[in-house]
Amino acid sequence: RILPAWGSAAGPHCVKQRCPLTIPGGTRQSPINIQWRDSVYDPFLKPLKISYDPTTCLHIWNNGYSFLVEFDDSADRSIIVGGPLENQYRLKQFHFHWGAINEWGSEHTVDSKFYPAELHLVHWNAVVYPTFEEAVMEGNGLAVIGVFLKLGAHHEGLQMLVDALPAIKHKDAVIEFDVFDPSCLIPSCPDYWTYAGSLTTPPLTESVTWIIKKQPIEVDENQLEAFRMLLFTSDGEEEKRMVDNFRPLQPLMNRTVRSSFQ
Ligand SMILES: NS(=O)(=O)c1cc(F)ccc1F
Ligand SMILES: [Zn+2]
Repeated sequence: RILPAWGSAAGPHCVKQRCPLTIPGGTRQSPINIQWRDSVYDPFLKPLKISYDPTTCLHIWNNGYSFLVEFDDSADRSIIVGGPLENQYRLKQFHFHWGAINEWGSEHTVDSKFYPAELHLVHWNAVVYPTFEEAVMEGNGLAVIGVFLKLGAHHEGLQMLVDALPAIKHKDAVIEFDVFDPSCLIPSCPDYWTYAGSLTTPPLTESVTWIIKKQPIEVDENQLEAFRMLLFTSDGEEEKRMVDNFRPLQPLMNRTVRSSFQ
């Protein structure tokens, strides 16, 4: 399976390799700052319905940019529907973005405030498109749920992922991950913002309906530190800690962010 190359977001490694900071003619790039008072309440937005089957979990791996947990998306077993979406979308993977310190790390900001990390649950429109790779190229191809992580209490569900991280320290390391229900990482509050955007790493395609949860989840310092122990680099290469793997904010252009709440 060829996944769209993550490439790299702007970061220290950009010195060595070309990194597209913006794509020419991009009108709906991500991430963006969500200015709470400029978001528009849309009473027609439905509640988001999330039904994940924990046994569709396959493996957890370090792809040299983040760590991701991938799911069996060969059938409609882990799906989301409702919210701003016209079709149901299949869960393919989830991953995180984080900073070297707690002052920054998220990709989206709320009223220009960064969170220390952000979770992305990536889904694709298998009703309309035959493969994920094709959906990545289409305006309504993907739906990504964004969840902010803030420093606070220990997160039991996250700890299962954290315990697996030492085994995937290096780029391309992978371990089997049998059963995991990612809904334990999604806050109970139903409120979200939604807007039309893009992937935040290459190919940066403008194919994502973003659904950003208003309420963050709490994780503790040790759990954030565990993310920062991962490496961008492969075994045997000079070690580069995996931190600051977030893309810079992009212009809002002619977009409105809608809210599901007043
Ligand atoms: N950070 S992201 O959720 O926009 C994203 C998801 C993918 F599946 C591939 C590339 C991406 F950048
Ligand atoms: Zn992401």
